[in-house]
Amino acid sequence: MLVWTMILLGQYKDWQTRAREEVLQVFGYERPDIDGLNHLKVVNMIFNEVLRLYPPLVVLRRFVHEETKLRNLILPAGTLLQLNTMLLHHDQDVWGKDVYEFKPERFAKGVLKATKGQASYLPFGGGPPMEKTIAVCVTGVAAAILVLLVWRVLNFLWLKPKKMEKFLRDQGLKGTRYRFMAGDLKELEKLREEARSKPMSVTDHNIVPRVLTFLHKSVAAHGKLCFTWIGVTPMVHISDPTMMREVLANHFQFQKSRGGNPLTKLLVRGLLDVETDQWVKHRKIINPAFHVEKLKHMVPAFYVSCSEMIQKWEEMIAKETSCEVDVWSHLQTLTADVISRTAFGSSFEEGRKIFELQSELSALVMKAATSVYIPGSKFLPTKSNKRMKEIDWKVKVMVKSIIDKRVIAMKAGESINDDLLGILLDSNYKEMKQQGNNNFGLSIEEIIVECKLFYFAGQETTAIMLVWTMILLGQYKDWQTRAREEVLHVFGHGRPDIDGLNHLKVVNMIFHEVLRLYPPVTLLRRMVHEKTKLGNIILPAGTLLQLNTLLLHHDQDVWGEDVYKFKPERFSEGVLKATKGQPSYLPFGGGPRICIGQNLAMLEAKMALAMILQRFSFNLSPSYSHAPHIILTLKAQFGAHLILHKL
Ligand code: HEM
Repeated sequence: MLVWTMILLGQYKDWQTRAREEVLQVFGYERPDIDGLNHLKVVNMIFNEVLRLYPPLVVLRRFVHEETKLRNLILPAGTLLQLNTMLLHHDQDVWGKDVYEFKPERFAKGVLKATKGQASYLPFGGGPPMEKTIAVCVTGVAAAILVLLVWRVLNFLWLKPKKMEKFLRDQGLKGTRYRFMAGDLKELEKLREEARSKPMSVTDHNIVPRVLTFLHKSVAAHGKLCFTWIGVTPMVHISDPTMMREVLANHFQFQKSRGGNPLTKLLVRGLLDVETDQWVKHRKIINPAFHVEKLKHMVPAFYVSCSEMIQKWEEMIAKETSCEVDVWSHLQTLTADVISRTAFGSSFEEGRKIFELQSELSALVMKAATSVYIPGSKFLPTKSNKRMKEIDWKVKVMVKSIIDKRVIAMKAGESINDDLLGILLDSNYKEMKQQGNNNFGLSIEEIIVECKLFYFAGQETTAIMLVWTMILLGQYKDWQTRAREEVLHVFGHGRPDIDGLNHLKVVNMIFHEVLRLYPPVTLLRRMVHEKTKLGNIILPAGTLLQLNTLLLHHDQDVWGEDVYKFKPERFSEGVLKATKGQPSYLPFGGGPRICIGQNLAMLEAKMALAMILQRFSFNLSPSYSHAPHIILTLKAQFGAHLILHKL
């Protein structure tokens, strides 16, 4: 009944309008109550007409058990009678020539008048009065459900967004006009597609217009502090360092954004996703695994993984003095390998398999996440859904088997391994012991989730940082030479060690400048769950905040006129001097939820670059096409084609 009503009202907009007018007149925007519902005349007429044209039950059946007289007919025992409600409702002789027209007005004076007292309208059957009562109740409940449903949908899709828009505008905030249901998503997608079709000049680092075209346009039109729409949700853009600091510092108030495709939960869980007290607990237990002291035990693993990559490059060059390589896939393998070794130590072969499965899962989830999500569709037994669940389960089993072996070894008194998992298990055990309660620690399930997260959060981001570094050094050969001179000065052709890596000043400056111009994570999102004050503005509950790291890193007012130039020297006296003490450099986020793996990533990247510089010089290949683009992180759309020369 409801579905036909919505279909018909979707077609007969005049009746939809009349019904809405009545509803708004009776309830305004308040919650409908029973008294009001019982007085909805137009809505009632509409339902009656819907039930006439599209009665949910089209026939009624009765059985004759013994010979029975019906008017002039004698029906033998065993006859089945079919009362054709639908035929009756569509009978021209009964309803007139306009029988097939949708005309709720025929019920303007009630059912009795419309049927001229005949029993020609039987959507709820007929007979003893009891059934009539039920029928009346059912219509009432259906009316209530429909009105509530319509009101909720209307509120969700239109009234609430418009109310929020007004609230923001009244405070002087500018932004795009709310567009029904999709907000700015359609335009955003259109502009993104257009931008993706045009590569940039290699020397051009003003990438915002290409990678964040819609945001760039919005900021130009409405200012740096403005709002746009992700569907029905207003998104306030923040690019001011002080405001960003305020948001990042208050992680209880400004929480990670939720919603979207629930399948992303298969990838983003654990520390990156938990909130409030849960986050405090997780972070406290995981922190020791990333402690600077512990990192030195991971340096040998970095070395082995880098050596493998370099060996491959050397084999590729063997016959020539140089060769062209798209280094992107190699760097991805490198960083995956590093996580496998640093997370699982001796079990890194299993770790590798886990990574392969995780990256297949990641591709499937990304595909699902970028298409429109239909609620409940994750339960459908599609090929992709089945594979995602299968991988999720397989990875869980594999990580659990590694953990089980470790736990047994720990209980047998064996020394803990210095890999992330070993330190994590140890830290978890200490926490439980200290609190005297197993509930204070992480469960095995939670530890599995954290191990999986290391791949998601740490692999691609570090590979991206390295790929942009190689692209930029392939272009700025003077900086490549300076970096190599420093590396050779510190290590010669020997094996890089942690002390030396921590003293590479030029390499450090280069990484900072790469992360400024091409931060792998270009934006951070937070959600406001209740009315919240930020600076001078009050944000209504349900507002999304987007902290635009890339915009901040490319802000002329902050970095000066040479903002788009690759100038590592701006970091020669450290980040604090370069930013003049402002929180205007946030490649790893900020506040308490700052990236837990930043030291690991920096050390790993330094090892990789030092070893590359010791053995090769490189420049951009003519086939390199400069096309940064964002798919979650800031990638090189067509890869990173470089010419490697053996030194
Ligand atoms: C260049 C490499 C990396 C970059 C640019 C990067 C960037 C970031 C950023 C911007 C955040 C903050 C997200 C937010 O506030 O919403 C973050 C958080 C995080 N990162 Fe990284 N990351 C990198 C490497 C790593 C590595 C190697 C790991 C682990 C192996 C890692 C694990 C995490 C985790 C677990 C969080 C969540 C921290 C929390 O919420 O407490 N990251 N990262």
